[in-house]
Amino acid sequence: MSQISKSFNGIKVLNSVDFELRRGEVHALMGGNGAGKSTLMKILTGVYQGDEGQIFIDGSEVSIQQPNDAKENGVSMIFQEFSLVPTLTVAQNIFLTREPRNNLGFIDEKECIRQTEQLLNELNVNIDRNIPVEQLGVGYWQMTEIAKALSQNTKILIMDEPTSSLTKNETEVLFELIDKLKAKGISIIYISHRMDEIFRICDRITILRDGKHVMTSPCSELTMETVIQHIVGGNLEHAFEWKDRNYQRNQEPVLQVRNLTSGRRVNGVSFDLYRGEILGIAGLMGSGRSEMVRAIFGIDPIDSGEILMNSQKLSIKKPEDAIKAGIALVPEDRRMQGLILDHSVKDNILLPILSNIKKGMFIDDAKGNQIASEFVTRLNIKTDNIFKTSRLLSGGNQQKIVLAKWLANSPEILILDEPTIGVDIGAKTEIIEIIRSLADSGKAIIVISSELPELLALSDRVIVLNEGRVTKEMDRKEIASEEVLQHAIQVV
Ligand SMILES: Nc1ncnc2c1ncn2[C@@H]1O[C@H](COP(=O)(O)OP(=O)(O)OP(=O)(O)O)[C@@H](O)[C@H]1O
Repeated sequence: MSQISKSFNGIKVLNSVDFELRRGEVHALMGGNGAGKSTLMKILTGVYQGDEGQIFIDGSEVSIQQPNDAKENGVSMIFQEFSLVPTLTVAQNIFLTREPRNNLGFIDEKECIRQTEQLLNELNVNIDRNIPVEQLGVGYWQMTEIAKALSQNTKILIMDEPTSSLTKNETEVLFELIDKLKAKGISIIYISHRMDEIFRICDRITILRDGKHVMTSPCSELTMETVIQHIVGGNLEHAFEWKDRNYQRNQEPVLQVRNLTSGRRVNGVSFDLYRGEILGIAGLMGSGRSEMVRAIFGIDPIDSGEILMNSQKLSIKKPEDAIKAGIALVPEDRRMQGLILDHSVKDNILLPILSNIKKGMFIDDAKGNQIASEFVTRLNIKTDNIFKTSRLLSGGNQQKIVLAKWLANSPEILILDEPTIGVDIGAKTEIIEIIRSLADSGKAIIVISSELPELLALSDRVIVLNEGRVTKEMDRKEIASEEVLQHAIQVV
């Protein structure tokens, strides 16, 4: 891609960007939230057209005006939100709308299954091809998407944060699959904010910042520090550094969870949470972490056990009950749940705190603007102004708005499920700082995170969940390294 520029409403989001991809390489496309990564990829996949610039594939200039042109040129993208039909089988999904037909024009199911077998065997992937994909884990959904892309003669495969909903094992399987794709000569553009993954599987890195190409280099010639410096455009101070916080754990706990059981995944969880404390919840995917907080917040029904707040028993039957009691949950799938996309950045941030910024009967607009602007600055939300429609912001910036909204509200107990998924490295450290300062002001905070460095940077205490039970509790001071926590998570 050569000298690609793109503006929206007169604002340049890509400025003469060059991007080069070699055959059979895995090329990381990195940059802060709103740097222009998705826009560049949307131009390559025909969703948008660039205002300026050229695209060459195998040395010849191509015209990609619409998604079909990209497909014809062998370009496919695997989205974070998978596009499979849950009730169809793997084979049916792979050939959906392109089913092989027999002489009479009917769908040739056998041929469809034969070609699927061949594809999956080539990839050395073991999936049950005959059951609906909804019965398969997320990792298999992704494999199906990849197989689907390959069935369309893909030469260039774009993966956008492909591991964000995968377990550790599924991630390993994906990485093996990526190796096989490379060996077949397929080129991969890999978008991720997870530094360790990039260094593990990528050959080269290209970094964009504010719509400009900053650098392209082989991974082997870069350190994580240099990459971070290029992404944020300077030094990042105190990245992921844990500081011992002073808080009193000798008083009554603010929250007591006793033998909580809910659905199949939560089997008798007990723990206490103290005012001013940040409690980290660790555990593998499927350990019941998210389900536990969903039950506390009244999304899933509680089968047995009890929850006490300030020593009073709570009856939580729906989220409103939890909110009334002073509990807030920022869910993991907040992109779907947390944002009114057609409202402005400002409206979204202020929604939960409107009653706090009233002046007589009216909303104090100046104060509202000030609070919204403050969060936009603190979390470095990339937007032209606070009045911009949230839909038009990049994915990571939308995530930041949802976080800002709950951080501004600051309830007595704040539960954050994977607070920094999809958020860039600069904002991650800022979010950690904000969570810490909320705890310093006396709030009690529960954080679920699969990213252990983040969990360790935040937590005063960590509990490990396994099969819906607490299997270990550790003071942060006792956790000497990431490996110690990793070990605790994996040992039953
Ligand atoms: N349709 C649009 N209208 C107006 N502005 C847009 C539109 N699409 C993207 N933008 C703006 O372009 C900039 C780049 O967004 P883009 O989605 O490419 O970022 P990104 O690097 O993929 O970020 P993230 O890591 O958060 O996914 C953002 O400031 C965004 O608000």
